[in-house]
Amino acid sequence: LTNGAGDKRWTQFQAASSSSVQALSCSARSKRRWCLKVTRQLKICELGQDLVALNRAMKTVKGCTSVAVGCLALVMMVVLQAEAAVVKYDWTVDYMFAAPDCVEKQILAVNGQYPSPTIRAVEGDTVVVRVTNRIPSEGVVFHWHGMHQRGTPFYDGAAYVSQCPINPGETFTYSFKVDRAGTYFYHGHFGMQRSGGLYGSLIVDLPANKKELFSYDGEHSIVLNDWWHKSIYEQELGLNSIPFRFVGEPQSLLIQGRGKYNCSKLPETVPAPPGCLTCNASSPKCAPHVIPVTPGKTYRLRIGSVASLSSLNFILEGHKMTVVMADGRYIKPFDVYNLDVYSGQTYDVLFTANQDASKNYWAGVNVRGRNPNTPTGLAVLQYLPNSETLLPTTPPPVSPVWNDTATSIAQAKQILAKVGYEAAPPKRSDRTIVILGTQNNISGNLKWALNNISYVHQATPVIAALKYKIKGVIDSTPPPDFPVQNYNVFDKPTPSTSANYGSPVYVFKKGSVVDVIVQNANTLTVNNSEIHPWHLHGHDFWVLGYGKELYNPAKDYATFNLVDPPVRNTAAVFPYGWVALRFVADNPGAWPFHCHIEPHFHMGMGTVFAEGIHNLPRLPAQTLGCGLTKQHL
Ligand SMILES: O=C1O[C@H]([C@@H](O)CO)C(O)=C1O
Repeated sequence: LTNGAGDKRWTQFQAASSSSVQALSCSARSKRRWCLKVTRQLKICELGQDLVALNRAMKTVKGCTSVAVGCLALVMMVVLQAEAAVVKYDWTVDYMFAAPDCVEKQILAVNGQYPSPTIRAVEGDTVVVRVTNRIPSEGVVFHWHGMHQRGTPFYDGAAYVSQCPINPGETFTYSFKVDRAGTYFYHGHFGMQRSGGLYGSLIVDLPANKKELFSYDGEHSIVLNDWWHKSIYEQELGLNSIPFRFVGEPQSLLIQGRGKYNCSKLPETVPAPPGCLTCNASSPKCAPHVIPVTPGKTYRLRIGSVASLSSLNFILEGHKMTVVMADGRYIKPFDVYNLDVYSGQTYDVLFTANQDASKNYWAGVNVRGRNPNTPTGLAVLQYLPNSETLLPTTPPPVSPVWNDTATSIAQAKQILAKVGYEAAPPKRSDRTIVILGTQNNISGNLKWALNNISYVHQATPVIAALKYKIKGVIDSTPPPDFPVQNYNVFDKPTPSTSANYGSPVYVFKKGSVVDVIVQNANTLTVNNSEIHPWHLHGHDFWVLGYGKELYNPAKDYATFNLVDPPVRNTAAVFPYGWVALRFVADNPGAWPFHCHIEPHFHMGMGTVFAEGIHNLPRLPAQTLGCGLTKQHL
């Protein structure tokens, strides 16, 4: 709320709340206790931008007599008025020098900030983001990850699927409804702009008349990321080159945009990057992100991962975390000491600051699923009033060993919907597609393919090609619903498999129930299969089950969880295995379904789902202009 430039609600709220506190008449002795409490709670609101604190403040006020009830009504009025408001942001995107892990490089930034500014709104609000592209020679788009864009699929922000990239010098206005309270993020969705620095939190609060299912005293929000010193442009070029040059393991892991590169790891022959001069703890540039807590209090920690490559594992040293939400949906709470977070996912966890209050603790993040070559990313859990510079003397937290897949699968299977709060899936589907993801060599280029098609973007956005029936953009033959039969997922495929480039679209009957089984396999490297987090735009899906080998409908279909599967927008498929997803194709638009590992989508690991395109109104002119869309402006 406080971030909303031009948003009058915060000022209104502040005015109303301070007058109500005054009206409580702190001079009346009997009310003094309440007054103090209310004042304190409202302070939290001011500091923490936290509507929940406001809710609690109001509950406290309820205990008062008529004066207080009057005040409560006043605050309520303002808050209710504030519902379904328009929350506006004005952004300028440009390059910037920054040293997130103490080593300076060129990054992409919104309004000179890294990570980009937090968007905060109330369920039902309309968020309006006016983006001006000041990057001298590069288009840009923003994807609002987890937002469904019902009625506004052209503002989903996927380059060449839902819109033309915003050209240098142009201004584009996104406008969409935030339909569900929870923890989300947004990011650039063109090339590797997310990895280049374009991402930030998107937090949707419950309206004042809805109560959160769990209680807590304060909240913090962090986004996790992996970080390279090589520019994203050089990384992209490497991926497209013959011979192939992979991006490799990241140099650092970042928590809320902060990390610390281990300069001492540089080989003697490699000159230290200039930033390494500042690579010591006393440099403010190298200060880790700090999560302040008051001993004894319980916190809601909002965690998201926008990692480019790495699957991550998050630890709050010595603190149990109770996981209560996944991707903005309620789950059956469960306790963990370390939490796997795949790129594209968010979690809300509760923890209590119940450890020895004389110390601070590490928040740590490690790589899972790939043989890591990156030190633990660290932030400081600061027990107030200890100084934030009081670094823990304990070693960085240790996660399960990277290739302990069984532990990851077990944790994924623990995530179940909170019954009664999330709808159960339809009992059966109208259509099943099985998508086999393979690594392939196509004319000497290393690529990923789905049922033998490696996705390439065309210059005309898919949504426009479908809406205006523009020929020559999407593949004229629909992509196959099934891979070749009995594919041996454990075999190293010969480099000359029959994969090819394409721009396929799976078109679904509007309102139909679709099962998607994503099948993993061995890569082109012997005895290697990787984790891929699969993300669907425009919908959440039920995660019906996981398997460890080739999907066999005769045996596996019967094992699907139709009682309490979690509802999510991103789910991991584990090495050699499959993941089964069910969704209702009821949101007119064209929606990418892709691996959230940025280099993998870049290498073709994605496709497009579409439904109900004829239900769409004319596409806004600002989303068009590229490729063959000019005549439809
Ligand atoms: O897409 C990828 O390519 C490399 C490797 O498979 C080939 O170099 C890797 O680890 C990926 O995730």
